[in-house]
Amino acid sequence: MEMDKGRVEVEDVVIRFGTRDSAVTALDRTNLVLEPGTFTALIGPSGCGKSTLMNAIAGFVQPAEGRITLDGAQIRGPSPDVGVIFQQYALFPWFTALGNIRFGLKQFGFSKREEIDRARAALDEVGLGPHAEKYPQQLSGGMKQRVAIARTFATGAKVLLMDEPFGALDAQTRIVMHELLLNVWRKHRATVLFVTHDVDEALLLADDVRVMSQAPGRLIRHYAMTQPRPRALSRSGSDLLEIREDILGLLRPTTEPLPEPAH
Ligand SMILES: Nc1ncnc2c1ncn2[C@@H]1O[C@H](COP(=O)(O)OP(=O)(O)OP(=O)(O)O)[C@@H](O)[C@H]1O
Repeated sequence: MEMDKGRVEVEDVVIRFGTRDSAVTALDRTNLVLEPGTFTALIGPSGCGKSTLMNAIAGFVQPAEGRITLDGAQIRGPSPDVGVIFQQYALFPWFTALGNIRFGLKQFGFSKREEIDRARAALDEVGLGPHAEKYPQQLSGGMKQRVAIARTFATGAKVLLMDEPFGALDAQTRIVMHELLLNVWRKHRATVLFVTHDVDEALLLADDVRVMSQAPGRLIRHYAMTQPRPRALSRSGSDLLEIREDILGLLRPTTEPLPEPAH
């Protein structure tokens, strides 16, 4: 993958749902740049518009105002350049793990041999080589998300959007998945946008942590994370705990006026 690809720009985007008379603003005027190969975590109260912003970058939802571009081209619909991973496992139950990844590769016109080789390599990369012939119902939640991650990277997506991908997993599996995701991301250098409710997860993973306000959401804070990975919240001398307190304060329901948008 080219290092300079996968730049997402969200320019003055407003998203509304409903009709003119009863329109709800799901996302207030938002500006955001995701630089190629960076890992951004998006955190905010429930219903603030995180999924809406992700769905717009995925091309599932069109902005009422503003525009979203990928490497300069406006996003007008779903594309293989942008992979999406949701909390609920979006695998086809009638395909094996290998079959699910092969299905994602169909659009590229590889020979059957090449398609299988690529799918196998992707499964090996997420440690699922021995489980290639299993069906989703035979896989654990963490394994299913590994298949979803492998599928996205196998297609060479430049951008990976993840909406609480590990939200349904137990704490131990999450830790394993964090390490796996960082390893695969480092290798492929896709641009990642990761929505989470979990402040600690954001702090452990991301280059940039963006905090959204309560609905209608807008970005109110940006933390550029320079701490080397792997990170630990408990490490002495780390300022992570301070940032954590700061974010938890922002997320606490409040009647105070909200801070001005940050870019
Ligand atoms: N398709 C839709 N039609 C109408 N309203 C919608 C639609 N999708 C989202 N909304 C509304 O837009 C707002 C933002 O929703 P969104 O799902 O983006 O929030 P969120 O921050 O992802 O929430 P959560 O953290 O609970 O998943 C909410 O008020 C929601 O009800």
